[in-house]
Parts: sequence; structure tokens; C-alpha cells
Amino acid sequence: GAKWTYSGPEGEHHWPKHYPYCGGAFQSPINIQSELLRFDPTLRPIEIQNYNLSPNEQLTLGNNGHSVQISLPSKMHISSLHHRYTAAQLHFHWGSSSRQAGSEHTVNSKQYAAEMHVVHFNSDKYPNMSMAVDKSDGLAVLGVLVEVGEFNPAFEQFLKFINGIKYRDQRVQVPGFNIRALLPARLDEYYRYDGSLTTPPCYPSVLWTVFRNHVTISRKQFLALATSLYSSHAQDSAPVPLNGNYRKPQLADSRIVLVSFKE
Ligand SMILES: NS(=O)(=O)c1cc(-c2ccccc2)cc(-c2ccccc2)c1
Ligand SMILES: [Zn+2]
Repeated sequence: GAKWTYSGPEGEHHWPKHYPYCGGAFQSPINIQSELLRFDPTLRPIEIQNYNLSPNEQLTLGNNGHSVQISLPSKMHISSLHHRYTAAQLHFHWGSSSRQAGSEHTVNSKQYAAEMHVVHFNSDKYPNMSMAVDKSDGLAVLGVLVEVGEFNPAFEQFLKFINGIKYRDQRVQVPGFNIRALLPARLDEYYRYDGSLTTPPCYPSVLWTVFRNHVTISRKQFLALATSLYSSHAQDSAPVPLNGNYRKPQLADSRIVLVSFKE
């Protein structure tokens, strides 16, 4: 589709011109505020299958010009929702070296350094991601808030290859690793709401699960993420740094955010 960016004339305020859903309802991300929360005792712990990948498996690590993403094998899935949601890819949103705040979801207006999204599609009802992406029950995304702190060995499993994908459309193969280790310890504590893709075309097709607990990466790891990549192609004369790739919180309207935990 048409180009879109996170700032300037193709920035998020202009997205609805080419992508009407971006100006519609049920948009993500949102500011998760205490006043919006409602405890829901039916929210079960997230159960994931086959996230522990062998190093013999190869994953594609790529720079799509808007984020760094890792393709995921279809044996990985979420088994605790009403339908099976099969993993497709994971990617990140982050700030910059001068602004260490780049998460999409905020919690009581606190913006974290970065955010990871593990994208899954409803494989019970749709044959592939493309058929699921614009359906109201099509996608389930696991959101993980990332703070700068302790070094994270799991993040290092792909960050160590990031200089191989500096430019748009570059891809490298990396050995599989335990994707579960990228998630917080507790999969039973999370925020839940109906929302959208946070990038164009902004389809309102995402069941959002944002874990209550953040993970940490070291400052050096954050800088690797925030300063290694360009959104421009290798041959482009003017390299455009890739950072600040987060959409700002959208109006929650009358949406309630369900929580799986009491206090
Ligand atoms: N941020 S997100 O989770 O809502 C999201 C989901 C998907 C997505 C991926 C596969 C199937 C369907 C949707 C793609 C992106 C994306 C990020 C950067 C550049 C372009 C697209 C972002
Ligand atoms: Zn995302």
C-alpha cells in the first residue's frame, strides 16, 4: 500500500486518508488506566504451545522498514483462547537513543522503553493470516512492555544478528531459540481488550493481551535496537534511521479493559 511513517507528512495523523480504519473505532494502542479496569474471573492464564524452538530450526529475522520482525513457525500457537491462534511473527516498537520511551500501550500514562508484539491468527476459522487480518475475530496479539534494566539473554539471541538487517527488506536466518523466554514470568496476569492493528491498515481485528509485568533489557541492548536500523534501503543515498516507531495511545471511548488479576 501507500507509504506511511511515524512522523512528518505521512505520519499517524495522516494515516486515515489512505487507511480509513485508522480513523475508526476500536483503535490501538490505548492508555491502560486504572479507572477503565474491570477484574474478570473468567480470564484464564495464557497457555502457549511449541514456543521452545530448537537451534536446528531457522527463523527469518527481517527489517520491514517499520520494525524488526521474526517469522514464527505455525506449530507455535495459543491454546487457552476459544479458538486456536497460530503464531505468525513477532516485532517491536521502540523509542530512540535520545528518548528512551517507545512503547505503544501506556499504563496510567507511563510509556515504557519498548514493546514486543507476538502476532497470531485464528487458524480454526481462517486458512491463513491474510484471510484473518481484517476479521473481528481474526488476530490475537500478545503485548510485552520492555523496560531498560537487567541484560536479557533471550533478546540477545536475535539482537546479536541485528547488524545483518540494517536496511529495509534485508533478512537473515537465525537459529531458533525459546520464544517463551522473551515473555514475562507470569502469563496469568494481563490486560485484555478488543482493539486493532497499531499500524495501517489499522483493522479492528485484534484481541489484545498486554501482560501486566514488563521484561527488561540492558541499556546497551536498547541502544542496539534503537540505533542499528534504517527504514531506507541500503542503496538509498539518504539513510533514514528507524526509531520512534510507535503509534500514540488512541481514544478508549467506552471500552473497558478487563484484567485477569485482582490487585
Ligand atoms: N503492531 S501490530 O501488532 O498491530 C502489527 C501487526 C502486523 C501483522 C502481522 C502479520 C499479520 C497481521 C498483522 C503487522 C504490523 C506491522 C508492523 C510494522 C510494519 C508493518 C506491519 C504490526
Ligand atoms: Zn506491533
